[in-house]
Amino acid sequence: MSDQGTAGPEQGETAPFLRALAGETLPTPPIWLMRQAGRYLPEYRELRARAGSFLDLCYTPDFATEVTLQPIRRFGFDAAILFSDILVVPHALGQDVRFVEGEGPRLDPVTTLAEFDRLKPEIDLGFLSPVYETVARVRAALAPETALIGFCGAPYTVATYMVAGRGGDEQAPARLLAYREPDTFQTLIDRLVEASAAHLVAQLQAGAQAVQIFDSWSGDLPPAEFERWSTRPIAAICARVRAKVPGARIIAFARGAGAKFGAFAHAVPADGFGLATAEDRLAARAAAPAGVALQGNVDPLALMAGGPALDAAVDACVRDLSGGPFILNLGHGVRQHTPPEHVAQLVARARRTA
Ligand SMILES: Cc1c2[nH]c(c1CCC(=O)O)Cc1[nH]c(c(CCC(=O)O)c1C)Cc1[nH]c(c(CCC(=O)O)c1C)Cc1[nH]c(c(C)c1CCC(=O)O)C2
Repeated sequence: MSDQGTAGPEQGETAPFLRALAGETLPTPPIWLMRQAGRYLPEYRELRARAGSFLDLCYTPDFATEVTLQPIRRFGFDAAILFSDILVVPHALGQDVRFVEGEGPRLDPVTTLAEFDRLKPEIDLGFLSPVYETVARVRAALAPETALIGFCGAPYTVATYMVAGRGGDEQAPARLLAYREPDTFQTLIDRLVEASAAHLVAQLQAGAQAVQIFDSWSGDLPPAEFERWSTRPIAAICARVRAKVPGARIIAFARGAGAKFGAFAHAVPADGFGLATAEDRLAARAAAPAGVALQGNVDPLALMAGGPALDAAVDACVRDLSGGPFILNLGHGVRQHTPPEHVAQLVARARRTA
């Protein structure tokens, strides 16, 4: 890409996505979308039908590599995201995890210290070796200007699934446990900090060039609980990852942080922060530390709608955020019934030269 940023590239990074994460303000935003691979793509549905279960897809490098690359071929995004799931971490801690067709994830709930102690004390990275193999294969298949993102769920969000055994219900089982037995919940969170950091380090060592930490459910927590169960554990993961991989690029996405975003962005030493759909972009920029990249936040439903509403949503996002380091994304994942042509429209609109 011949675009000149306002600050010189750091560490010789040439991929626009990595330049934005390094703090450059680029004239055209790099683009990737949460859930850019998946059921809205016919080529995914075709492969998924052959692969068997969703987890078989995640743990078979041939399949997972192909699915990761599908949206890159179709849309030419600036970054690929590893095809996997946040729930492979509890799986690799020995918890039973399955995905029920049309319903979502199901786990055997763990709610007591005795049950936690029946899990493995540390994450079994050997169990996840097909995931790291996928990372290496995807990196080898990508052009240098296309970055590869690894990820994990934040401890709080993963804990909500581990404790409830499923999603939904405002994460009430985990929140009740955190109020009734904070020491027990802290033990679980601390284990997830170690396991998640080890999983991110393994992805970075296998070829991922940045990682995103997804905290999908912490936005509902009151400020003090948000600080304890979201901000502090995510900051601890950043420190552990950087101790092993100096200079590791990290994006933190606390979905729905709202008024808590400023404190979060100052306490978490990430390079970039994801903004959810409802966030006020200008307020977020004002609240964030200078020089961090902001990533977001086109409404996934504007993407589903397409047409002039989508163009307007893209234009507003670019207008609000392109004065600083910025990565164009959605405010949450691509919805299942999104027409693929609308994704092509988003990319063309964001890249058009004025
Ligand atoms: C909470 C959460 C999960 N998984 C994830 C989160 C955090 C982000 C968010 O809030 O959406 C993250 C995730 N899940 C998946 C990815 C792959 C990379 C990507 O394209 O973004 C990523 C980054 C694939 C997936 N993860 C899942 C699918 C659908 C699987 C299928 O049936 O083919 C995909 C493509 C399944 C999944 N996985 C999870 C749920 C609740 C579900 C069921 C809901 C659904 O089916 O959409 C847990």
